[in-house]
Amino acid sequence: MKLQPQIGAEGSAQWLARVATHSLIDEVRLSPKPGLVDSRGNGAHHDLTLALMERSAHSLSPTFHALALQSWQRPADIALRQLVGRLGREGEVQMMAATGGVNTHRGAIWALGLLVAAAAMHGCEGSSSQIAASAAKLASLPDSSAPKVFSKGLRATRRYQVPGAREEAQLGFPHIMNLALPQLRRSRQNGATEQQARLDALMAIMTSLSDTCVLSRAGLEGLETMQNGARSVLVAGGTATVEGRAALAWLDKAMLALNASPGGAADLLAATLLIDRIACDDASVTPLPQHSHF
Ligand SMILES: CC(C)(COP(=O)(O)OP(=O)(O)OC[C@H]1O[C@@H](n2cnc3c(N)ncnc32)[C@H](O)[C@@H]1O)[C@@H](O)C(=O)NCCC(=O)NCCS
Ligand SMILES: Nc1ncnc2c1ncn2[C@@H]1O[C@H](COP(=O)(O)OP(=O)(O)OP(=O)(O)O)[C@@H](O)[C@H]1O
Repeated sequence: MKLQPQIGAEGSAQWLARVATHSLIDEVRLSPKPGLVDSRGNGAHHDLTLALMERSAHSLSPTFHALALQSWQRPADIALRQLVGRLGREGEVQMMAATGGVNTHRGAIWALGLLVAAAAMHGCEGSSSQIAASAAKLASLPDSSAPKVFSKGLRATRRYQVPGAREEAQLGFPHIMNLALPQLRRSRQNGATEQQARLDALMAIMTSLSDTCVLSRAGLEGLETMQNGARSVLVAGGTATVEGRAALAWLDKAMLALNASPGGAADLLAATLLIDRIACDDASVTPLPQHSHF
């Protein structure tokens, strides 16, 4: 059972914002992640550091708070979609101001922003399926004020004819709901440490995501290396096993050699940790944030 007290719109918005920020920080600190920024270093990134990612995560708390407050017990309609879109874009501006113009969390604002809004729509009493379904509904509604930018992600989805961040949300986050969340809970149940369970959940996402970050930097070769390598880790028994950890170390080297970084998978892991903590699922084991310095 989740440990959130009944505290109304404002208290719940504060709680959701804290948990969302915390999930981003847990994601970035989790190590060893192939190609990504983690506690060991910058992975395949030249413009990202752990400190920058953490600063960025903290800068997003007011955005998550506003998203939750404005979405509190509201239905998914065009008015809410446009409001959520505006708040998300303002969040991107906050992020860019905090990082000096570096894109640290664009995909994460999208995924976690929608999920925070959806959790608030359900008054913080929704199951993971209900939260994902409402986030999907919001993501599927048109946002007439969205600027027509041709992003790197969009270019990759067109070039390789694959779904990207938008479609993942519109489909109800299948990589979270069908792969990462079940894997996270299964690995915990099987006795993995929390770190190992989170790494296994990341691997589960990486086995099948068409991550446009990887495609943009390393093409189909990068994507296949990521998917096959992640599968090898799980087939070996996951990161709780010596063989699984060896497969992960191989994948880390292979991703670095290709300059590939699964940023989309990292976003979805952070979103998985968020849902695990905020959803009213019987199966959920939802430790509240442990870090005392927040
Ligand atoms: C939808 C977004 C992510 C833009 O996506 P797009 O594919 O055009 O571009 P971009 O390359 O800038 O970002 C994609 C990011 O998504 C992540 N990602 C990549 N692949 C995937 C995938 N298959 N699934 C999920 N996330 C992915 C990565 O972090 C990547 O950096 C978003 O920035 C956006 O348009 N927001 C509008 C504001 C809004 O409506 N917000 C509402 C919620 S707060
Ligand atoms: N731990 C992490 N390490 C790296 N990226 C992450 C991490 N967690 C999430 N991400 C996501 O990955 C994306 C950054 O990827 P990438 O660097 O490929 O984007 P970019 O700035 O658009 O591209 P480039 O750096 O190639 O110009 C961010 O949008 C962010 O959401």
